[in-house]
Amino acid sequence: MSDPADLAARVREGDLRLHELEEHADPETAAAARRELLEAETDADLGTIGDFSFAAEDAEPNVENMIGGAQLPMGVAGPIPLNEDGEGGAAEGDFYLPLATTEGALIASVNRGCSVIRAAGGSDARVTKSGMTRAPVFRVSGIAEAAEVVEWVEENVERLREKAEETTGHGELLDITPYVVGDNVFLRFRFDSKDAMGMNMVTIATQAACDLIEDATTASLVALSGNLCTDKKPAAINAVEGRGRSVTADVTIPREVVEERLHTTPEAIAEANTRKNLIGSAKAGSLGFNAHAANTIAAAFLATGQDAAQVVEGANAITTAEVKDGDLYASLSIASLEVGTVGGGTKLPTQNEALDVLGLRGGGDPAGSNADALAEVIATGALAGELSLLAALASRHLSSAHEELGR
Ligand SMILES: CC(C)(COP(=O)([O-])OP(=O)([O-])OC[C@H]1O[C@@H](n2cnc3c(N)ncnc32)[C@H](O)[C@@H]1OP(=O)([O-])[O-])[C@@H](O)C(=O)NCCC(=O)NCCSC(=O)C[C@@](C)(O)CC(=O)[O-]
Ligand SMILES: NC(=O)C1=CN([C@@H]2O[C@H](COP(=O)(O)OP(=O)(O)OC[C@H]3O[C@@H](n4cnc5c(N)ncnc54)[C@H](OP(=O)(O)O)[C@@H]3O)[C@@H](O)[C@H]2O)C=CC1
Repeated sequence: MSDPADLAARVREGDLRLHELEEHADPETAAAARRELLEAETDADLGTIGDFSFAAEDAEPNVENMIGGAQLPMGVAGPIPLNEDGEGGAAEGDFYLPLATTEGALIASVNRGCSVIRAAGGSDARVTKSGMTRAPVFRVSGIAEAAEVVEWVEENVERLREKAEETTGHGELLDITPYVVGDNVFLRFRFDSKDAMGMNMVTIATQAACDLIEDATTASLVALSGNLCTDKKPAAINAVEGRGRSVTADVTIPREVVEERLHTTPEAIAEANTRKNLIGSAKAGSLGFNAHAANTIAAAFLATGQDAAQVVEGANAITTAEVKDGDLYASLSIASLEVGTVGGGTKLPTQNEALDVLGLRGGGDPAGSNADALAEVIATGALAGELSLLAALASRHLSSAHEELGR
């Protein structure tokens, strides 16, 4: 009954469906049966995909139709000295940042940026705004009814808060922003999701609030996500209003450090930043006024179990670079960095270990402080990557670096 070959045969014969195997076998055996079936049908050898080191059972909340594990090389950049004045930041001290990537030269680049930040005496980072959003869309008969619904929502925020917060022990409703388009009412709910990235938490809480709105008004819910949230799509609303954490990291680097470690000058980095990240991005109609923040964000997301699709929002970031008193001041402001240290993929074993490297596994004290700290460390790692790539461009080392390390 629980032999992978027998199970695979039963799927082949139409007796079982591929996704029903866990009802007849433990998760390891079910995954082995799927591999057996796929290997027979596709001629692929799944020996490496099947050679994963965590318990299949641990991944049950994270994946369906499991066949094994995708393995990525993981490296580390740092240490990054952060917020050493000890005032106001959530992260404080030296942090090693685990990064999972397949892009040669990326970690070397971030690591070089970290070494520059160390030589400069450290950087500061702060979360300046926080809140995870979900924006349902309701159908109404027209603008008159839309105005009535919005008025009801504005007058009943407390009732809606009560309903929403009944579904969660941690989430807190911060505000509801209405948007009306013709006979559509969008309500952008924003929650403090503490240490969770919060998309499940906030979606469940918003559904409860929507039930009350439908009971009390004439509005009819069309979709719990009406795309004004905006999750996993490029969107100006996230770049302007923020989503998840809005976080900024900055550093002042002495001229001699720029010259010795980055082989260029503060002026050349500032010029490259203006012409490339600001003017080039403006001309391209980009939402990302940075060089490659998504590179560090994606690698940190994969290492620490964040939702990889939300790298889209992480790319809403502006890099600044200017010469101040002969030194280089540089900053990176990420408008919508969606991270958590509990829930989702953070519970998986390798991702847990990576969060342990940062000292940020699980819930913080106070709740939310671990996720704030993670946002600050990732932003600083991404700033390190910005500095190194801008320097490589300014000193014309980009292609040679990738010739040496990236192939
Ligand atoms: C490759 C470097 C760092 C060499 O830079 P370098 O200055 O010649 O290196 P170095 O050997 O003198 O070492 C300096 C520091 O770099 C680090 N470092 C150096 N090598 C390693 C290594 N193997 N492993 C780990 N760390 C390394 C390390 O911190 C070291 O300090 P130390 O610890 O020795 O005191 C530099 O040329 C560089 O950063 N280039 C830029 C590469 C880059 O940023 N690539 C990112 C991807 S590009 C992309 O995907 C986006 C793009 C470009 O399309 C976006 C856009 O449109 O702009
Ligand atoms: N549903 C959707 O529309 C979407 C879902 N996702 C997926 O959602 C998942 C992430 O959702 P998310 O809600 O973050 O995670 P989970 O669904 O895993 O829920 C995390 C839960 O952890 C509990 N918790 C314990 N300690 C804390 C703490 N210190 N701070 C905050 N919460 C704590 C909370 O329970 P309690 O609420 O009971 O207090 C919280 O709801 C990812 O897997 C992602 O891929 C992504 C995009 C959209």
